[in-house]
Amino acid sequence: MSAASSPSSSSCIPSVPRNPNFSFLLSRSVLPRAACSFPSHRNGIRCSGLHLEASPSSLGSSISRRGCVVARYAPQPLGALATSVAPGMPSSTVVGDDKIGVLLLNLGGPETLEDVQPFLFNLFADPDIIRLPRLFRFLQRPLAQFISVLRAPKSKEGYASIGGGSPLRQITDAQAEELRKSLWAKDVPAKVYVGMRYWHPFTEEAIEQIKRDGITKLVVLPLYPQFSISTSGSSLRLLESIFREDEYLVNMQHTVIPSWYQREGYIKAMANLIEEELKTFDDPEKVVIFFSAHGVPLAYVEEAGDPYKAEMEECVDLIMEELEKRRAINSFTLAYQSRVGPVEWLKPYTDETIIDLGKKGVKSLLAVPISFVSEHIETLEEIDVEYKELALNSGIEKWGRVPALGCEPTFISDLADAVIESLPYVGAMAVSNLEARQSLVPLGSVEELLAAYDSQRRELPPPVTFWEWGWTKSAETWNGRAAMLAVLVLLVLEVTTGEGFLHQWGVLPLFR
Ligand SMILES: C=CC1=C(C)c2cc3[nH]c(cc4nc(cc5[nH]c(cc1n2)c(C)c5CCC(=O)O)C(CCC(=O)O)=C4C)c(C)c3C=C
Ligand SMILES: [Fe+2]
Repeated sequence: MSAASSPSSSSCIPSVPRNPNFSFLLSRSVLPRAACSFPSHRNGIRCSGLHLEASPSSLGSSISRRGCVVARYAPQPLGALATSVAPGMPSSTVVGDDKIGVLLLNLGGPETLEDVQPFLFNLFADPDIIRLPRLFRFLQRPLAQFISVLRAPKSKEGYASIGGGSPLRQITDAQAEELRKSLWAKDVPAKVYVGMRYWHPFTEEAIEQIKRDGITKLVVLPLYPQFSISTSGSSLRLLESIFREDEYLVNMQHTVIPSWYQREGYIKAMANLIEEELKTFDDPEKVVIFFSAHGVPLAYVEEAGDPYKAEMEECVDLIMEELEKRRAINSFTLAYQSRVGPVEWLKPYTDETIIDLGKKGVKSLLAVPISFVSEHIETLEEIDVEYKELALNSGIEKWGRVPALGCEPTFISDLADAVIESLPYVGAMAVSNLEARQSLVPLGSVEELLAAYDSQRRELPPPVTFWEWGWTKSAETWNGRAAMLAVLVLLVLEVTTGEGFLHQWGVLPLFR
């Protein structure tokens, strides 16, 4: 069951009052980092090394095929709400009168072309997407308005080309229903809710439904296999702020499954889809498997400690190992797509890698979207249209694309298992003892984990810019930065004086 949509078509998420005392605790994302980072560029040569396959529900660390210790973690409770027990000691299993709920967290997408600008506003108003310097934080919403208005025409074109809106809500609702059925089939009578970060049904709407239904134990499951500050982190941070303000929720036990890319069922489901698609090629063994992940600005990983890149690389390794077991020994590569703005994002970039592979004489390429489990604009437009065209123009002769997981049965069943495995930990994982925390990576409350890697809330270069011009990358970067500074000054003047070009265009005031 997904949360009912709000009748309002308002352009921003319902505001959640914030307690300034919690600003530190609300900072940043939730996750443990891999204890070592992998080489950033994959050249398609199969890698070897130590590997200890992680059991899906294992706690603690394990050794990856590259011989690195990679953090493994158990589901986490949102800190403020958790009870303190000894590490690794689950509370009693969930029985009796408990009403179990599962909250699926996802990004959300505009359902019509009219939704595009307000959807973009919500996205850019998120401090986990654009982190402004402290001094300028009050400009977050005007800036979001400004960027969303400027970006909307380009985005609308994209959404128009895939049928006039994002399929994300429909697919996520279908996943929620299949997950519910799978849980019931496994004797766990749970209700499943959908809470989106930037569009309907908003997380706040899902929470209202959870309260109306009297849920007593909640499993929070972001639908992103790998953790990033900009996705699961942002959704969990919002959730934590909602929980803190609500008496009912403060007393509701819950746990969080922060990422699940290493789960056997997920890995097998991905391998199934790749295997199927390889069969459509004349010479399957000659196909280069091209994993394309959504990018994040490099600073998220290098400065804020986002575990996204390490998790992504580990995930690709696990999928390739599974394929190897099935005797598919293809070359593979991982690249990052969908960058926005002038700052550096995770490399290698998908477009540049496609061109390189073409130059190296690769003739068959199979694209695998890896960071998201539903079809969306970046699979249906960016991969299927733009990258396919680029590949064919770069000398690739045969192009294929693996579908997103959607409601693939192995995958859904594995999500249900993940939920069931997490139930004993509902409300049972807050550990304040540092030593204990180190033994089982990463026990501890959300705020402890947040503090562990992003306590200083470093300012990050904004990942988006308003426009780009110039002849070189560096010129574009500096033009972008200068433009941003200029616009910030203008915005400050506009907001303080109530006059200026945005008022003339009707962009401001924002809150009519
Ligand atoms: C794991 C997936 C994703 C990460 C990481 C991510 C980071 C990220 N995204 C933007 C900017 C935009 N994202 C947009 C759409 C969009 N993003 C994801 C996933 C991740 N984003 C999805 C699934 C979608 C599509 C939703 C849908 O409508 O189906 C958009 C809007 C589309 C566009 O105009 O291109 C923007 C903008 C940033 C800046 C960022 C990291 C900081
Ligand atoms: Fe995105």
